[in-house]
Amino acid sequence: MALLGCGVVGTEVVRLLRDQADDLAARVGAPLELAGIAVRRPDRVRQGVDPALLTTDAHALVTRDDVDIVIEVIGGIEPARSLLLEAMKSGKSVITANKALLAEDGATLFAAAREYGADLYYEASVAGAIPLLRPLRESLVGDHVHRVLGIVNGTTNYILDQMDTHGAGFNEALQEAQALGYAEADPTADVEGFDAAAKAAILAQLAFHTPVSAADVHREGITEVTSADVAGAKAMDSVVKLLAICERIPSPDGRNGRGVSVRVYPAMIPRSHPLASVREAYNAVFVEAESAGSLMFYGAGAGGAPTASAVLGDLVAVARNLVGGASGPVEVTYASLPVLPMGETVTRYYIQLDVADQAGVLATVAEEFARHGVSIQAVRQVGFGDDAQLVVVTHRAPDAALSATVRGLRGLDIVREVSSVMRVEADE
Ligand SMILES: NC(=O)C1=CN([C@@H]2O[C@H](COP(=O)(O)OP(=O)(O)OC[C@H]3O[C@@H](n4cnc5c(N)ncnc54)[C@H](O)[C@@H]3O)[C@@H](O)[C@H]2O)C=CC1
Ligand SMILES: N[C@@H](CC=O)C(=O)O
Ligand code: NA
Repeated sequence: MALLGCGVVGTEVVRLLRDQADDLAARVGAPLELAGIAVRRPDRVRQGVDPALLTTDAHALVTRDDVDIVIEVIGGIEPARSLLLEAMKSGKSVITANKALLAEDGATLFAAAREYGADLYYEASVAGAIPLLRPLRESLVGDHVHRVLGIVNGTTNYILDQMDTHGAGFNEALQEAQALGYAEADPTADVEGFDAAAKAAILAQLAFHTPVSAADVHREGITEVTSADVAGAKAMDSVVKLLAICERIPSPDGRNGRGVSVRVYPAMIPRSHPLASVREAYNAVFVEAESAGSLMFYGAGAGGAPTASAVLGDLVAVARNLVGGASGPVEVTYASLPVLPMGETVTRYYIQLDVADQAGVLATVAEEFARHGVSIQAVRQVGFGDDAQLVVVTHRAPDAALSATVRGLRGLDIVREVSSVMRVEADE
């Protein structure tokens, strides 16, 4: 087999291949031999990596006759995509941890896998070590999934957790997450929600048998989350988490639904909800299916060794397929449900307003909500005089109506500032 990339994940893959060689061979029924490792800088000293295996010519490596499985842990779109396509065209099975590529152009990879009869496995791409894609691709493929909801980015969960529990600053917490090997090469992918959006696209596609790419996903990251948001959540006995939500939106008459909603944003969830206790870089995902009910998947979502565990699981699976003359599951997107715009998605908002503490303020604010057909669930005033703040939590309403309400509030004379706006999830 060939390994492409020897960074945080690749180094751990090499270590596990070496340390568990005998067990892996026994489980597969044949030895797993590493024929070469494609790297960018072959002169760099890599502990425990045989320098003789290193090459900078990844293209030559993926088509070599003594390679029948290619593991891609380079990341990014190119050259990862070309290398995987070349490998499949040459009859190799492929394994990748590359969610960015799968979400941007998974259709091309899946088409190549079908055309060349190649296995394409990618368990590590979503929620690191947690077995989640195999359950969706295989165990739950006979069920009807309604919703997939959870925390799928370790870096942002680490940052939000540090802000919540230690009052840590954003940048300091991000640097720690980078040092621990959780962050993407460009951490913007994590903090702006691109990584979680890519994972949401992969999950939605598998759950709903519908083509979903990264561009279809409504995405908001955590860079706009302020200490006021975190404090506001605390006051509500809630916590802020970056959530990925993939939902089948029911239609009155069709079992298949009107479409799907796929979205990523920071949201307030009650501290009593199981997702609130997901700390540090851990991930947790709920899958709600018609017959299975609610299933929860929890574990290490990032880091070299946990991610390598998922890669090795895929490796044993494809190697067993090769030994037994079998092949893995193919992706089917027969349902072709539309991905609905965010404005049509029904959510709830928490809104904090700095207001003038005077007669009639509450009525004016309430009128703005009513004008957009948004019903208020709870309202309370915090402070008085110049420090007066109103905290409003809405009932469920279309996101378009909720955001129009916020725009309207910003235009009111008696509202000095809309100091916090956050969606509320998982509390009904
Ligand atoms: N680190 C983590 O916790 C997780 C990472 N992943 C995914 O795994 C993949 C790898 O991630 P990391 O190991 O963290 O990244 P990394 O940046 O530590 O490693 C990537 C390695 O690929 C090398 N590389 C880049 N271009 C190359 C080329 N053309 N030929 C050969 N080598 C090349 C880089 O020099 C680097 O050493 C990414 O797709 C990432 O999204 C997935 C789940 C978790
Ligand atoms: N950068 C990602 C790594 C795993 O996918 C994360 O923080 O979750
Ligand atoms: Na996984």
